[in-house]
Amino acid sequence: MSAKEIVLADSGAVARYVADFLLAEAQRAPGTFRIALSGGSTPKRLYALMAEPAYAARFPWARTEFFFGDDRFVPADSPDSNRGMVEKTLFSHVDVPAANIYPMPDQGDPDAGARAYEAVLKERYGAAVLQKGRPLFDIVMLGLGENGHTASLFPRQPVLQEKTRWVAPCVPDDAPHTRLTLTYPAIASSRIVLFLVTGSAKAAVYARVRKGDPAEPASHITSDGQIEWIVDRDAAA
Ligand SMILES: O=C1O[C@H](COP(=O)(O)O)[C@@H](O)[C@H](O)[C@H]1O
Repeated sequence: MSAKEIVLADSGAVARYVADFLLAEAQRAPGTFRIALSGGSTPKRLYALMAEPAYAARFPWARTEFFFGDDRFVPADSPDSNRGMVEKTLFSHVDVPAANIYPMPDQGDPDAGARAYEAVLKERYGAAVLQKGRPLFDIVMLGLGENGHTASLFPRQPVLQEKTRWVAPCVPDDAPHTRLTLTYPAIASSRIVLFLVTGSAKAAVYARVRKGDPAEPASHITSDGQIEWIVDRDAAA
């Protein structure tokens, strides 16, 4: 599918652009605004910007629901937890109702946790939502790992073949921790997929994905709406 690309000076500019973009989209949304968050270094800068008082005062926290596109199956107080990172950099600084935050399960059996998160999404939005064409998410934020993973869709893993489940576990062979991740069909149920890619270490994989290299998991991301790549000059080089 076609995708828009915006190239900005550096990761700070990417974070600022996305902060403004999310604010405009959230303000424009007629009702509940639903975001699936990602982990990663550039999103961390973005969350810190969103926590700044001048920004936070304008954001409609009470009608925004925050989900996670992926997380490591570790407790929130682990330095590897995406949820823990977002809590520290964003949620603990703003007036978001706790009921609007939907962290991924992080204890017990990962497969059961994935099914439980899918059940939460189905309970919240209706099991038939994917078939009806109404997207689950207004925004799904994604990153791009140097090994081509996006969310926690890692190369060569069975989760890449998943066509029916919305959430599934993934055990990467080149990264620590079992993960839970939205699957391709759940990510596709979005109005906008926003990829944030920064740094020269990502340039090679970014070029492969933009050419549609089928070996890269990120090449297979689709959206019911649009895909936007927000990248810095180093990654785009
Ligand atoms: O493992 C992860 O990494 C990706 C990419 O992160 P980045 O720091 O290289 O941008 C991220 O999108 C994902 O949420 C996270 O779990």
